[in-house]
Amino acid sequence: MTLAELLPSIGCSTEPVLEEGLWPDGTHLSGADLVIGGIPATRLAARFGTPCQVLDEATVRSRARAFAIALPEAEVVFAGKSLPCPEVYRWMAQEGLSLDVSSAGELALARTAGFPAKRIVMHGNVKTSEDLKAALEYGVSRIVVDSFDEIAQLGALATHGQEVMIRVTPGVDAHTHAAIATGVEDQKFGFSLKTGAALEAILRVAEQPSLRLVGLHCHIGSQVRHVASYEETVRRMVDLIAKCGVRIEQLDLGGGFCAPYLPTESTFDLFGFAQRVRGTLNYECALHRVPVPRILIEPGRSIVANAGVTLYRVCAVKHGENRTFVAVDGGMSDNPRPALYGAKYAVRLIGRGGKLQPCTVVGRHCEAGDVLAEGVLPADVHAGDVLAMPATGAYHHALASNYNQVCRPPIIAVNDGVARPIVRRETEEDLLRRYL
Ligand SMILES: Cc1ncc(COP(=O)(O)O)c(C=O)c1O
Ligand SMILES: N[C@@H](CCCC[NH3+])C(=O)O
Repeated sequence: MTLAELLPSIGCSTEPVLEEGLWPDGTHLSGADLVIGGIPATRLAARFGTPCQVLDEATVRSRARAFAIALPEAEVVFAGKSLPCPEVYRWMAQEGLSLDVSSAGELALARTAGFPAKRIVMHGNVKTSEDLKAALEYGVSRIVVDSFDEIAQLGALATHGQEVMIRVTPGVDAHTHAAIATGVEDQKFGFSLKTGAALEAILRVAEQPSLRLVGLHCHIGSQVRHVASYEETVRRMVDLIAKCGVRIEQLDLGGGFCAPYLPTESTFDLFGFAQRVRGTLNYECALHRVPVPRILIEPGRSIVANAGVTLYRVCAVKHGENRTFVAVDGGMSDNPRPALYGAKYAVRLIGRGGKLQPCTVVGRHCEAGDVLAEGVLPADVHAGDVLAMPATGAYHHALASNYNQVCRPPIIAVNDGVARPIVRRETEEDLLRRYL
């Protein structure tokens, strides 16, 4: 296969143009440099070091706003796990979004951000008593219960009228990676519709005088591409609402809206989603003669993924039997997604051009599976070059580890020509602090 044939097949362009949809809004080329948030990426790498995650504030805000505009009748709840960071939570609060947290730790970040408790939802298939106590103490508005054990435990801990939702497993296949498909039967999340556990949970909550059932919740998975999966979910959830005979004020459809990682992938059809889900909900509620509940949605990835770009420095280049390996100063400790889900990323060299050749970008960790991307880079790529990888705003900082005792990168917010760290680079002192 010639290079010209190979490039389109791996989603790469031979043209010196930016791949559409992958980069933060307004990102453009200036010569061989990439300008993000009004600042050349080579300058960001020189000033803040590498690896470094750049986050474009305007892109985050505009994606958050797009949800509010598409679904003005809904409560839009940012999935805090996708980018746990007090400053990002503040942006969400300013944009009028609510926030979901799934642990006392995420709640602590929300408290630091001053996020209003009445706009916080807590969920998670395991909430320890510490998680529940922290939620009650801060007064989070709704807790999404996920097991019979939790209903009993929360019932005993809560004192008066704690609002709860019940997490339902609707049995919908969202056609996503198995590790992030959470709507199908026979798994750890939620109460199954099929087995009758969901109906039983509604009765159990009603038996707890300290709890008040306000809604049903579901989340069919992440990186979901098809609106039809949500429509089917709505049908099943409204059927449950009709069967349970209890007034359900809120219906939380979760998050999961896909984001593009490769030039061949498209963005989620948000306005199509709004129209079709609204239509299905109204139709099904009329059919079953139940009041239309208020919709909640919980986008995470679709708000932050394409606002993030990771900058790496090339440390070594090796020519294998069939491949050229370009080894960088990060890897699976800042991006475990390729190893976890076979996730694919685009990559480009910034600061200079050159004749392109296929390369395998690998990390610095002690695993052969620490591969970040298959891409095309100038044939003379060498140590010291800077690479930029788009679509790294969601579940990167969140999933980062200290594997090989590598310090985690900072997050640098950029906005209109101004750059400022909102998460600082981890240091060896940070690492050593935990050891006794
Ligand atoms: C309950 C719940 N809500 C929302 C989300 C956010 O999902 P995404 O980032 O795919 O929008 C998740 C993660 O998949 C989740 O578990
Ligand atoms: N960690 C997953 C998403 C999980 C969504 C949370 N329920 C990813 O990076 O794709």
